[in-house]
Order: sequence, then C-alpha cells, then structure tokens
Amino acid sequence: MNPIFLIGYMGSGKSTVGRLLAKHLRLQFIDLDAWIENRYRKSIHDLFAEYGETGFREIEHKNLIEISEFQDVVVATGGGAACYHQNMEWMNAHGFTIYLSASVDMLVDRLKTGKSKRPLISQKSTAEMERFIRESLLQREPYYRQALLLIKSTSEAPEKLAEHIAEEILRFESRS
Ligand SMILES: Nc1ncnc2c1ncn2[C@@H]1O[C@H](COP(=O)(O)OP(=O)(O)OP(=O)(O)O)[C@@H](O)[C@H]1O
Ligand SMILES: O=C(O)C1=C[C@@H](O)[C@@H](O)[C@H](O)C1
Ligand SMILES: [Mg+2]
Repeated sequence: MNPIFLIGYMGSGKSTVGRLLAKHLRLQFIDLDAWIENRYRKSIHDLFAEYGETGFREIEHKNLIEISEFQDVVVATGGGAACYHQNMEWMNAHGFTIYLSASVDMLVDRLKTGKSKRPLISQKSTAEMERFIRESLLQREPYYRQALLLIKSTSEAPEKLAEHIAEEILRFESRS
C-alpha cells in the first residue's frame, strides 16, 4: 500500500494523531520533521537557523520524495510541507492525502505551549502568533485543500480522531 500522508497546519495534530492512526491500521509511522532531525542530527530550529527557510524547504522536499517510496506507512508531514516545491502534487501522485484541519482558535491554543520547537512562531507573542496563523493559513489552505480527504480536528481525543480517520479512509475507498 502506498503511503498515507497527513497534511495540515502546525498544531493540527498530524504527529500526534498520525502515530495513533498508524497503530490502528497496523502500519509503520514516519514523522517527516523527526526523520529530518535524525538524518541531519540537528533540530528543525537549528536547520532553519543554518540554511534559512528556503534551505529547509529543499531538505524537506528531498526527504519527502525519499519517504514516498516506502510502502505501508503513515507519514505526518511538517506544517508547511504541502505548500512548497509542488509537494502536494507529488503526494497526491504517490499516496493517499488527508488534510487535518483545525480552527485558528484551536491552533493558537495548542501552539501556545509548543512554540519553541517551531521557528516560524517561536519569537512571536500570542497576539502576533494569532495574526500570523490567520494570514498564513489563508495562503496555505489552497494547497491543503487539494488533499483527497478532509478531516476536521474537533475537541475529540486523539485516539477517537485516529479511529474516525481510519473509518473515513475505508468509506472513501469503498466509494472509489
Ligand atoms: N486531537 C487532539 N486533542 C487534543 N490535543 C491535541 C490533539 N491533537 C494534537 N494535540 C496537541 O496539540 C499539540 C500539537 O500537536 P502535533 O505536534 O501533533 O501537531 P502537528 O500537526 O504535528 O504540528 P507540526 O506541523 O508543527 O509538526 C500537541 O501538544 C498535541 O498534544
Ligand atoms: O508550518 C511550518 O512551516 C512548519 C511546521 C513544522 O512541522 C516544521 O516543519 C517547521 O517548524 C515548519
Ligand atoms: Mg508534527
């Protein structure tokens, strides 16, 4: 089976829910950010500092393409991965894409505590972060919305959401 790619904004829950979805479907789990950190032996933060966002996007693209060769995996992509280097087209051609969407309020709430690991927001106050999320989500949504399946991240616990996604995948496949 080709990879299942989870895409969506930072904080939408791709890493958290992706791991549970893989377990539920008895597939391997790969987190693209963690994969890159292991490979380069540097944090995402340090990679941004060393190569800039442009350099990071090239690294991200190269590693996404490599991972796409794998079979029977759930891949949690980074929040921006879908939006650069025609990665969305690539993922749609090589696997099953799922957009995990979340409201701005939910994202702000979740990201308040996890800012330090995310260089695009690490230096921002909560108000600045909210404005940034609102604006960049608008720019990113046209990419995210090219996914085959849209799943809304509600206040459901991650385990329940993973089960719900697994059911939606089955439903989608029985239709096509
Ligand atoms: N369904 C959920 N219910 C409650 N909290 C959640 C849920 N999903 C994720 N979270 C919490 O939100 C935060 C961000 O989640 P996570 O790291 O999985 O997001 P992400 O989409 O992988 O972000 P990034 O694009 O930056 O990698 C974490 O603290 C996680 O525990
Ligand atoms: O939304 C983004 O652009 C990012 C999200 C994270 O997953 C990391 O890939 C990095 O912090 C950039
Ligand atoms: Mg993640």
